[in-house]
Amino acid sequence: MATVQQIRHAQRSDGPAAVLAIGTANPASCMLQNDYADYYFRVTNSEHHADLKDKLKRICKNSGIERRYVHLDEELLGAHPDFSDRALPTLDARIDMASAAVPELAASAAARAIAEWGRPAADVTHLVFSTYSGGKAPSADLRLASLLGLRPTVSRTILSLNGCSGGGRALQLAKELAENNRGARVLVACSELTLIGFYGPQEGRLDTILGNGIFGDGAGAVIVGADPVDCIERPLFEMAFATQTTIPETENEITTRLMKGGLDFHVSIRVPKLLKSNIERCLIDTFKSIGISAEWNDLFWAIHPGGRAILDHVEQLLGLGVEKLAASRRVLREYGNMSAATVIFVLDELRRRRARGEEVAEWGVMMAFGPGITIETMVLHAAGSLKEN
Ligand SMILES: CC(C)(COP(=O)(O)OP(=O)(O)OC[C@H]1O[C@@H](n2cnc3c(N)ncnc32)[C@H](O)[C@@H]1OP(=O)(O)O)[C@@H](O)C(=O)NCCC(=O)NCCSC(=O)CC(=O)O
Repeated sequence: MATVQQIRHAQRSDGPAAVLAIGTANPASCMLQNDYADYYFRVTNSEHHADLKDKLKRICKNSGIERRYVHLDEELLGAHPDFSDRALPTLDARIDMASAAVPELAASAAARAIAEWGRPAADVTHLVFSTYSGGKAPSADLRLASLLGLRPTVSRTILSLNGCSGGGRALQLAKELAENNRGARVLVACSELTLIGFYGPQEGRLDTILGNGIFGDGAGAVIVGADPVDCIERPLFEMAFATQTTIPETENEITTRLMKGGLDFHVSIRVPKLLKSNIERCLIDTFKSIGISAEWNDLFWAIHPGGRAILDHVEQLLGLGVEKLAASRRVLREYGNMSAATVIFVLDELRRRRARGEEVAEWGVMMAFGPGITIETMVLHAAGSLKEN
């Protein structure tokens, strides 16, 4: 008869969890940031709010964003003009739309990750799904499992309303699952659609202006597993260590709430400075826990590009060379802030840079920020066998 200790030991993987494949997807409709303020005030019939339009123009101009992709384009909004007025009861219609579109976008990203992984979708044992764009059960994770043909025994977890830290949290959970269930292959999917909280402008609601100026739609998917199968699976990033930190007394700084008119969203103007005051302590504590003293410029960085000011603050605080946040800045420029999905795009960008022969450090850090204020940190090791896809 086996002992509990033996059973437990047999369940553990030998090696660390690793990112084995990455896929991303965006809706087809592209919005150019230079044109966005004119577009937004026109489609929401809000030209009379000239001061707010000027503010959005200022935000767009300095956002570090060139384009974003959206599911709720002009044609779809034309069929739902009530979405522009946050006072109208549109939550049901938004949830119906998101319930179909969120898992479909996730499926596009996941299909790419699975194709790169090289094994059948039926070999996925666990699914961790993060989205802020849902509001019903069964959730987008079940629909995604069905779209991909995952096995009925796949073990599903949905993270709802984790906001921009959801990608970091999902990847940390995937690491724990892979390392504690020998042979597990975890599909992480983050799919975010702004349609759940798209409104026209309103005096006194500057969050709406900021949100419309920086957020975009996208999905990212990652396959995570330990002990890669020879000749089939090739690790991209080994997941060495992960932590979660909450900045004390900041629970009102980033908030979301489902209301009758959609998702109400608040990001205080203090967020970049609060992150600046807390990130280095968090990094020092993380590296101390694993007994490594790191020089920040010797690492690669996958920082959630929540906004241009956040990247500027992190770069300045840590004294990072200008190339260190290039992957985060490129993702911000090409897609905007896609909440939880964004760090997956940054990892994808980093591995592409490395595959192109650009220098990427051996060790690195992924950080994502969200309501709490929560900071998700993961120490990564860039595995040797990178391939171009
Ligand atoms: C938006 C910016 C690109 C604008 O850059 P600028 O160089 O122009 O700087 P700025 O700070 O002077 O801002 C320009 C105008 O925007 C206004 N503004 C800035 N931040 C604001 C906020 N949070 N709420 C309302 N208004 C805001 C300023 O008051 C100013 O108005 P005026 O021009 O009238 O003086 C930058 O401020 C930025 O990157 N901010 C960080 C955004 C952020 O917090 N992202 C995290 C999202 S939450 C997230 O990622 C996690 C999650 O959702 O879970």
